[in-house]
Amino acid sequence: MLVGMAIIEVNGVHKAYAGRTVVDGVSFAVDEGEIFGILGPNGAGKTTTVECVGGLRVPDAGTVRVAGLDPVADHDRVTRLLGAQLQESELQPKLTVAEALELYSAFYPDPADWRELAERLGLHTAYGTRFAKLSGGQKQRLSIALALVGNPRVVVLDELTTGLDPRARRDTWKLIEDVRDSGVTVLLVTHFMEEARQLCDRIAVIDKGKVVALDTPSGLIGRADNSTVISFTPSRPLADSELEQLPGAASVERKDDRIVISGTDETVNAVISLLARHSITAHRLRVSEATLDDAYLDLTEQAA
Ligand SMILES: Nc1ncnc2c1ncn2[C@@H]1O[C@H](COP(=O)(O)OP(=O)(O)OP(=O)(O)O)[C@@H](O)[C@H]1O
Repeated sequence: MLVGMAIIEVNGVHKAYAGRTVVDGVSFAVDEGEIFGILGPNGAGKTTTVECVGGLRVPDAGTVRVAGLDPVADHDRVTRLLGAQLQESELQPKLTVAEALELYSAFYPDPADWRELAERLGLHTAYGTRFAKLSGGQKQRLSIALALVGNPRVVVLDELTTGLDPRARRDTWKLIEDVRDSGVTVLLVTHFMEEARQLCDRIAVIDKGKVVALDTPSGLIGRADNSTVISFTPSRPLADSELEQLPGAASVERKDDRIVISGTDETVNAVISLLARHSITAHRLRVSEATLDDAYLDLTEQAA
């Protein structure tokens, strides 16, 4: 293992509420400069995990380090280098956008220029608007701005684009990529498969308090049992039995005159040589990759 690369280290973290375990031995390490995603079903323990990273919760067991510091014992120092998105309820309804940005930037020794940040986030037209009067998208963007205003080295974003329309979601993704490109490490909790695929360098899939997979988006897709789908219409009949024996073939289905095989890359090659051996032509041959959705369902089902 490369020492000194990880800016966030979570090691064997456990957390129970009223005797019920919600985080059950979670470990992962986030490298400096990456966008690291935490993906999982409702109630999987994602928020609790990132709250332990931010020092908002104390693990019952295990350790958390952010830039080598303990978020609980070194709370002040961690707060200065870690920006976290606020929950909506944490802002005063009467505070205006400009007041909130100015107030929060005053908490930090070396804050970002909040006007520049607000402009990048499209908030400059709402400086005088009170928090309570902001639209859902504006509130979301303000919470991102407040997470970034202290010039953090690490930013924790939980359900970043929930409630945003598709356009605002894409704009936010672009912003997060810019943030990462400026050298900030991003820890991102998300429900959206597309968001995870687009943004994350690596993803930890958490289910029932445990990490069930940790990989790049394409690594997760490739790991699913039936990551490749091959379909074609054969020029002459082919027996299912022959197809089912192919290496990696997980299932063979017929849809009218088409054959649909789920398998792996190896299955694709085997199908092609089988067809060649029998001098069968494949009409409209299609090979498609499973999606992150498929991989995710596969992984969380395996865990269950
Ligand atoms: N303060 C608390 N007291 C008691 N139970 C809690 C508390 N906070 C969270 N829980 C419970 O712990 C479990 C894990 O919650 P957590 O918010 O960490 O999951 P999550 O993966 O972020 O879920 P979601 O995607 O729904 O936000 C849930 O069943 C939740 O109801």
